[in-house]
Amino acid sequence: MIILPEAFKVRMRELLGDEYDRFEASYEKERVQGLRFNSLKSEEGKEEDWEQGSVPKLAALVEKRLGTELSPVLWAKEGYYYGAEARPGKHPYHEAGLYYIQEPSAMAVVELLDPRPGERVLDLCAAPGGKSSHIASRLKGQGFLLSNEIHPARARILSQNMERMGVKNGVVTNEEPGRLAEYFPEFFDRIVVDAPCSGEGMFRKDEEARSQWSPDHVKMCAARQGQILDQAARMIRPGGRLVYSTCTFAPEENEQAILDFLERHEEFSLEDEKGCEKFSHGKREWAGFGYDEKKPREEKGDYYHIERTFRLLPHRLEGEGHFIAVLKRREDPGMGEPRRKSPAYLEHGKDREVFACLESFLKETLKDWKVWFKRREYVMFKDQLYLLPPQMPDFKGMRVLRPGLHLGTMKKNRFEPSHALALTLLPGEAKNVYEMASDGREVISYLKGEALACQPEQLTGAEKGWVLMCTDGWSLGWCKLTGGILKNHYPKGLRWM
Ligand SMILES: C[S@@+](CC[C@H](N)C(=O)[O-])C[C@H]1O[C@@H](n2cnc3c(N)ncnc32)[C@H](O)[C@@H]1O
Repeated sequence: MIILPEAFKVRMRELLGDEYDRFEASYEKERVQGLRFNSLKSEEGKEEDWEQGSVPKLAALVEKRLGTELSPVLWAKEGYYYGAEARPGKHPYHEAGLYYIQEPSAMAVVELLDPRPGERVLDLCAAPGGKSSHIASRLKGQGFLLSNEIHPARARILSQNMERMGVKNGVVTNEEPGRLAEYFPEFFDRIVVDAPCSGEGMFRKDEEARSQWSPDHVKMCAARQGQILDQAARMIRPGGRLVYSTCTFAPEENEQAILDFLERHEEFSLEDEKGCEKFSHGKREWAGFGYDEKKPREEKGDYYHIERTFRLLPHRLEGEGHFIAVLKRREDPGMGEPRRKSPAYLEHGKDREVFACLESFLKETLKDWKVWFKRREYVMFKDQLYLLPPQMPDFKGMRVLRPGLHLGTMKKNRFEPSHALALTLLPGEAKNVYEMASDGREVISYLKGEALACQPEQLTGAEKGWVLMCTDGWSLGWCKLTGGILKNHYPKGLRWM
């Protein structure tokens, strides 16, 4: 049984009135589980109608493989509920980045952000990467995604998840929002602030959120959210969209945080979005209604249309508690696009050895190798080679974990491809491919890091060199083939025990 903090219950009863009993009763139900398919793992993902075409087909396949029933999440095109008996995190499809396990309510955030291919998007509080991977899937490899996380260890997990999901045009940083704003003034078309919060919406599944909770913690979170939002406001371009979300019920962190922000930033207003019919609306009378203070600011709430914010309530839909506000910065000339310095790209004339190794690797491994080779945004960090999204400005001094797609390591006179590169490739893009059934033993051996005896009927391409290892048509990593043996290059840190 879940024991909710007493002060929380009293406040929720005050807020919800007649609905409170239904709200409390919802905690007696099992939590729902969700996963979201990744369009980057499909040829058709590059087309607009991916959501209508492939997702149900994929869902039917994954249902069979996981032995569970999947049912669609109403408010997220790629989202599905799965049964409590299933273990999607322990399936080879998970390692192939075919889906991301995500709480269903959390999927609403990027749905409302609505990023489009080619745009510049920032996920300011991004770890472990639920919203970022959703954004990447919508950008379809075009445009620029910056995923930032302030805590170093969490930033590393974020980076790993972005690799697993096969993101080509993503950058991962480990910065304070204020420092990031120095580099990216008025830069982004869309920003998501999925703010650190008191986590009341996660009480069902998160014991730590319940034990750490207190009215003072709510106050501290609200102050920090205001500071983060102010930095986000510096980075959005005029006319851009800023989505703020929390997984808490406290009005101080929700309606009130937005009302305070709108009072500080006249250039923003709340968008009049329809949302899903299962969503509730924020309440203007809750702006000002806190644990310590009860000074409802209804008039102001009215003025700023606080009712345009959304609340996802666990007794009204199949998901946990969430709050989402969709803000727009007014169109105005702003500062105009400043001239930005480019990063120090490698040069064909100067960095001959690197390009020679890269060329020989690309020719041997990828069908469309010239498209890769033609790109100019190559950067080296020590012996590591990266391909940057063209929109990435000079990042000298910034704490960057991943300045773009990690291509691999320069060894003496040769190039060794990275795991990240394998996960961005579809089998049709590689010259040498080895297919393994997702329900067979071989794929498990591969994920454990073992060498494999090459079965010729499963191999397409040359009998020597780098081979893209796939399961049911999705890439998992690399092997190097010589003398009929596939030498395993699945990263040590990711290997199955
Ligand atoms: C709700 S979580 C983000 C979840 C993530 N968006 C996802 O969908 O996977 C909030 C994140 O904000 C980070 N954070 C904490 N303090 C912060 C600060 N002062 N500025 C920016 N981010 C902060 C936390 O470390 C945490 O990873």
